[in-house]
Amino acid sequence: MPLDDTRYLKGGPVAARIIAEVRAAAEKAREEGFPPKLVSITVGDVDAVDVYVRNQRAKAGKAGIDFEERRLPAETTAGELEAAIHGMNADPRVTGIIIQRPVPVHIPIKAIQAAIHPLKDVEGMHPASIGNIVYNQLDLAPCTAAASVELLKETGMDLKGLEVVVVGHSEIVGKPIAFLLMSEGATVTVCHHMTRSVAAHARRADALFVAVGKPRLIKADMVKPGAAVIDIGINSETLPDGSTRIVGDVDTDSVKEVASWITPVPGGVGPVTVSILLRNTMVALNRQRALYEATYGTSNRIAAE
Ligand SMILES: NC(=O)C1=CN([C@@H]2O[C@H](COP(=O)(O)OP(=O)(O)OC[C@H]3O[C@@H](n4cnc5c(N)ncnc54)[C@H](OP(=O)(O)O)[C@@H]3O)[C@@H](O)[C@H]2O)C=CC1
Ligand SMILES: Nc1nc(=O)c2c([nH]1)NC[C@@H]1CN(c3ccc(C(=O)N[C@@H](CCC(=O)O)C(=O)O)cc3)C=[N+]21
Repeated sequence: MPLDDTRYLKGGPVAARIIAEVRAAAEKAREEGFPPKLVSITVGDVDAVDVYVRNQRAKAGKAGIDFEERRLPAETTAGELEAAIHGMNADPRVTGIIIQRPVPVHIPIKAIQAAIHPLKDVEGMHPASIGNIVYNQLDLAPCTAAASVELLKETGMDLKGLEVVVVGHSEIVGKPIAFLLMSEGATVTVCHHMTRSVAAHARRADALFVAVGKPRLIKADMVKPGAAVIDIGINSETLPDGSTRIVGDVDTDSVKEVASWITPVPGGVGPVTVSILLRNTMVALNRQRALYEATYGTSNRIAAE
């Protein structure tokens, strides 16, 4: 099936729309003395992170957000990483900080996420930030989760009372998706590796979200006819000729014959995730700005310095 078939829920147009909005907001903030700047921190070398960071840099450029990449060696200690974060927390020029996951096993990711000041936490992963989505305050949510829900909304489906199944319950993807959807009025079932029959749950879903990290986990017989399928998986697969390609968690070729809507991989959730990260950077900027103005009584930081 050609990629222009309406059953493909493509991320490109949604991402472009969000980036255009971010660009307008970023230009205005810059003119008003608050230039937005996002800092990405990577510890060690991970292929999946390389793709993400490359796209962050490219799209930040399009959106008019300054982007700085800090690559730290794999042997960086937790103390050194925390010290680097504290420096950025205190630097008024840094708007947002993202720690690319995974980090090496000797670094406690939860403590590191908690080291980022909540006002600079552009992924919404600080324990104080993630609680907001439990309280239905949804303007800054973990990027992949927000991107996945944004794509479901593109179908025009009414989320109120919708039967939704989420496969995968990680802190960064599956759990926040479930909270965002509950806030929108959906009835949410969350499956994980101990779920007795993922297939039995998945077959009941009007919308199926999959974030596991296993190629072709979801086959056509696990999908309700007419459902929307949001494939969040990003897996690198090596073909017999030695080349590599990216595939999701859904067996797209068979599932597209059953589903009404399916997100392609690549070209689905990924590009929208990047655009939400940039949108979150502007949400963070506006919160810092409100604090700055309340504290110093001026609306132009650069002029005040
Ligand atoms: N598009 C994007 O922007 C992003 C994509 N990703 C991709 O999404 C996927 C998931 O990422 P992430 O959430 O970080 O991964 P994790 O490995 O943290 O979580 C995977 C989840 O899947 C569950 N699981 C494992 N096996 C099964 C199974 N057989 N049936 C049902 N559930 C299972 C695990 O359950 P349990 O904990 O109980 O074992 C866990 O909750 C990956 O492919 C990743 O690359 C991730 C981030 C962003
Ligand atoms: N703290 C943290 N948050 C994350 O959200 C996070 C992370 N760490 N570590 C890595 C994973 C992976 N991830 C991707 C996001 C977008 C694309 C993306 O833009 N993909 C495009 C392009 C693919 C390509 O260029 O080949 C696509 O799917 O079409 C990829 C991967 C976010 N992750």
